[in-house]
Amino acid sequence: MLLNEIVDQIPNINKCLHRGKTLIIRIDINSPIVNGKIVDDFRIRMHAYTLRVASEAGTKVVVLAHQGRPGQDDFTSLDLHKPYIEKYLEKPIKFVDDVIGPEARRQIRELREGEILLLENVRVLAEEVIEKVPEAQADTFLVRKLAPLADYFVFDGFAVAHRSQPSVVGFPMVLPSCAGPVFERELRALGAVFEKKGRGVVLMAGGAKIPDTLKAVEQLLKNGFVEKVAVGGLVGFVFAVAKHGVLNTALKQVVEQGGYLPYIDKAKQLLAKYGGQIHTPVDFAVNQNGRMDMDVYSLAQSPLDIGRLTILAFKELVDQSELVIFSGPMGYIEDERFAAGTMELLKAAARRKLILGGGHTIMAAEKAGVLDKAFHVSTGGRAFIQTIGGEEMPAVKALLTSARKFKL
Ligand SMILES: Nc1ncnc2c1ncn2[C@@H]1O[C@H](COP(=O)(O)OP(=O)(O)OP(=O)(O)O)[C@@H](O)[C@H]1O
Ligand SMILES: O=C(O)[C@H](O)COP(=O)(O)O
Repeated sequence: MLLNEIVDQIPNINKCLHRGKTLIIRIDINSPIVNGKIVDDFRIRMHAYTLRVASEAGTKVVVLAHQGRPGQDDFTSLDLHKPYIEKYLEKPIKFVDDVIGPEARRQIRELREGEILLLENVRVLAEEVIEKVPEAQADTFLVRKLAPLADYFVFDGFAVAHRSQPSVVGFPMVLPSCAGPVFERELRALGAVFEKKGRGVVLMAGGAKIPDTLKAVEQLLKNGFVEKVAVGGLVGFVFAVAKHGVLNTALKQVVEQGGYLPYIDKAKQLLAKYGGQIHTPVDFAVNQNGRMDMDVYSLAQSPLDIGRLTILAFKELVDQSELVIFSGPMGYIEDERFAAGTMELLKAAARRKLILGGGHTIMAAEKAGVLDKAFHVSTGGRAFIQTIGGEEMPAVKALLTSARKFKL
């Protein structure tokens, strides 16, 4: 079934907007945090619209979201996100440093029409990071404590749609549920990729999420959803080694220590099957007292960007295409000397119909001044890659089950 047809089967948010009713809305405002500060608020900006729509309809809005993962530096309180939400909403919201305890439940019960209550980072609950089937997630503390206080569940967090976690798939089992506008827009826009049946579609696949990207490349080629794939970033490095082999001991060490071997085997299989469609870098940039380009045969260290010849070749591919999917930077963009591949290709891609996704990719696109030229900017990272790879998202499945059960 095409994505558009799937979305049509899930109730739109309007079906959940009834004055005085209580809504639990799951959004994804997981943001990059450096030195305790949010450095990119793109996701918050996107979801503020959803909260505004719900509030203006006179519903009582309970917001569920996460930030980081337990144990990681960016695992913080959502207190940090509150002022950003307020900035984009242009009105104050409430925050409670509790998710399912008596204080959170009291504040939910006392909500008035139009009020928005942001609950604490849902991942403070140990059960939230355990993935299970929706029926099991409906039996978690989170769902058992909060669902009785709500009338509807709205799922809007496209970026977390690939997780079978309680806050994503548990509520749709027990509450009539709707798709939020961010989630709906994502599915419809990404559906446009599949409708072209591959004609004129090129995937620029870079970044560091190697296994996910290999899977997406395979799915897109297998299903004929893309005509060509150009690989850069660490993904491009893996493909280049798969194609040309390890030519010196220094590189052998990089490959072994980086844990790249299983990915190289997978990349070899893909090249054997779809070699003509996968374009790999012919040169790379490395750091040798500054940026230095070298051909793939001379490479003896981990590359930090694609080289000049590769940039030119990839640009040509982009120029010949109709639709470009850009997922993951072509190099180590945190260092300006190695951002050229990403910047130049993003600028070229913005002259075509461009779909892009991933936190780093979005930041790069913003820097290149092309973010507003894109046809669609996805809020998803892994969810974006998996969706364009044709994988069924747990959130989608749970919402479809809910739609059949509650017939909103
Ligand atoms: N050749 C390279 N060497 C080192 N790091 C690289 C290289 N190419 C890309 N990266 C790094 O990969 C990271 C981005 O990859 P990722 O796959 O996570 O992108 P994204 O999907 O846009 O972002 P996110 O996962 O944050 O949503 C960046 O930190 C970038 O510097
Ligand atoms: O940033 C993301 O991709 C989403 O917020 C999901 O985060 P996770 O990978 O920690 O589940």
